[in-house]
Amino acid sequence: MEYFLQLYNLVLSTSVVFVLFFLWRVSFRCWISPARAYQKLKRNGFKGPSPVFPLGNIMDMKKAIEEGSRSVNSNDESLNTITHDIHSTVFPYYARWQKSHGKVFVYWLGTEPFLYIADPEFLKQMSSGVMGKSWGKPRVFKNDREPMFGNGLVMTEGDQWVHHRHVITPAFSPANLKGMASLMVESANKMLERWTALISSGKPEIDVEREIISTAGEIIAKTSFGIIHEDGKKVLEKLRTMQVTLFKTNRFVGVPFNQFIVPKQSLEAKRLGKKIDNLLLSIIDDRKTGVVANNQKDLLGLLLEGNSENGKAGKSLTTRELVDECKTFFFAGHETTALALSWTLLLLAMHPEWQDQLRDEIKQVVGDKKEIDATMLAGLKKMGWVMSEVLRLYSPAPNVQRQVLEDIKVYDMVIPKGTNMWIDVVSMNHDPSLWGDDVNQFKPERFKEDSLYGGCKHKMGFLPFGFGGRMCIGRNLTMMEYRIVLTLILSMFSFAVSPNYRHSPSILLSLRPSQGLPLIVKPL
Ligand code: HEM
Repeated sequence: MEYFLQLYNLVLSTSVVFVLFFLWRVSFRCWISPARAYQKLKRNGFKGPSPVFPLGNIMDMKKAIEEGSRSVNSNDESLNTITHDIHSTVFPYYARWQKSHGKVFVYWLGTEPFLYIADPEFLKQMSSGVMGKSWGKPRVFKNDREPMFGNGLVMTEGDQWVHHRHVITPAFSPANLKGMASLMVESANKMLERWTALISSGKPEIDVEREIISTAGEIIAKTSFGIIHEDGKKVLEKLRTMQVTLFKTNRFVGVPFNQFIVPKQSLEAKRLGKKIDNLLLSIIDDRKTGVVANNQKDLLGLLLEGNSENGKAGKSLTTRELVDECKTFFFAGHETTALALSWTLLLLAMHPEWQDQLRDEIKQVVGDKKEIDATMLAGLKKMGWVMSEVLRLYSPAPNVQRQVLEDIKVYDMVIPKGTNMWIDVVSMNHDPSLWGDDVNQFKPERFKEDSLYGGCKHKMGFLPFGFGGRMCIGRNLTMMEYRIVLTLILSMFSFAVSPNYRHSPSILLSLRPSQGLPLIVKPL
């Protein structure tokens, strides 16, 4: 009897210790740690909207979005007018907070402090001297997007990031990319054949965003891990489903235990993540064991080749790391490129004179050739200006996110270690003090004299691919895909804005036309 009593007391006291420890962890994470960070930022002179713990400013953000969409719905006319002045539509809360707190302030996603930056000089002062490996990535996004990116290049930090970047960079060399041009031509032609069939069947209105997203998904899956493989197709389908599932769960990013707020979607994303991992593992295993010859010049093939050459020199990636990189290429690479192309088609539909100019340039540089030689693409200068102007007005990556891993001094303030940074690319791209009064007009010629910065008054004011050592690794792949797909489209079709188009750019990780992008397409 005494034995059972002792056992009972032991179980009881262990449970009490466990519960107390759990409560301490919860209150530390939800209140003590954020309150300390809040005081530290305040002491250093950073102001911003007042947070309500543990939600931070999330409810203010939701309210601003709801008010924005109510005013759009009550004024349906605004959907019919196409204005490029989009900052206050896509980021209504930042536009509002900028009015009271300026271009640098602190706001809170749940219990995570974010330093908002839309001032390129502040960014320059803050980032000069910080090496690529010294930047972190916000922990909240790492957790939330784990099924998408795993520990791939977008999310790695420190020495691990150096290692991955070092191993992956050669795969994106111009010589390797050239070998992928034919894969891009093949997928783009398939899409254009579909368009021709639709038009012949009396349906000239085409939702080009949907079409291009699916083509770009196919291209990135081919160029990353070879969709030709049957498993490749399954991976592509599941990756797409996961993206949709995940973005339903992202509504309470930063709030502790947010996975329990939307448990169904969180579990579904995890389940899909596991399935994708297994499919990619089998693709990699088949190539490693020779079941499928590793002679495909896709990114995975190049990394495996590098692995067998450099394995002993410690320059290889493990199978697990290869899986994460394949997923990363897909998620970082397909929607961004597709949206750059989709917004381009909208802007060209609004500016037929630029369609003509680009067609003339294509005739001169590429001629009437059916096969596109990648070496010619650099000659498409005007197309390069158009791309930069589209990335300025409708940047598919609307922000750059980093985390400060050590205290950083800027002017007389200290940004404490652990602070997340949210660099508002859309705001800087639409700032008249950086671009002039014509900031919201489509003027590709601004990149004629200054091909890198388009005359922006500050070198850190135009960051379509990020900055410093962590700049986008896929930018040359994107530029090649953009030029190939646009060349093929412009060589076959002209297009105009459909009367059914509703202009409603919004953010779903990327900046996208939330009601699709129907254009009226005509064969030339
Ligand atoms: C229009 C197309 C694209 C845009 C606008 C874009 C934009 C960006 C931006 C803003 C960053 C963050 C950079 C920073 O933190 O400073 C980034 C990083 C990255 N991008 Fe892209 N990207 C595009 C296409 C691609 C493609 C096609 C791929 C791969 C196939 C890719 C792979 C990556 C990777 C792996 C990183 C992380 C790099 C690192 O942290 O070292 N991106 N991209």
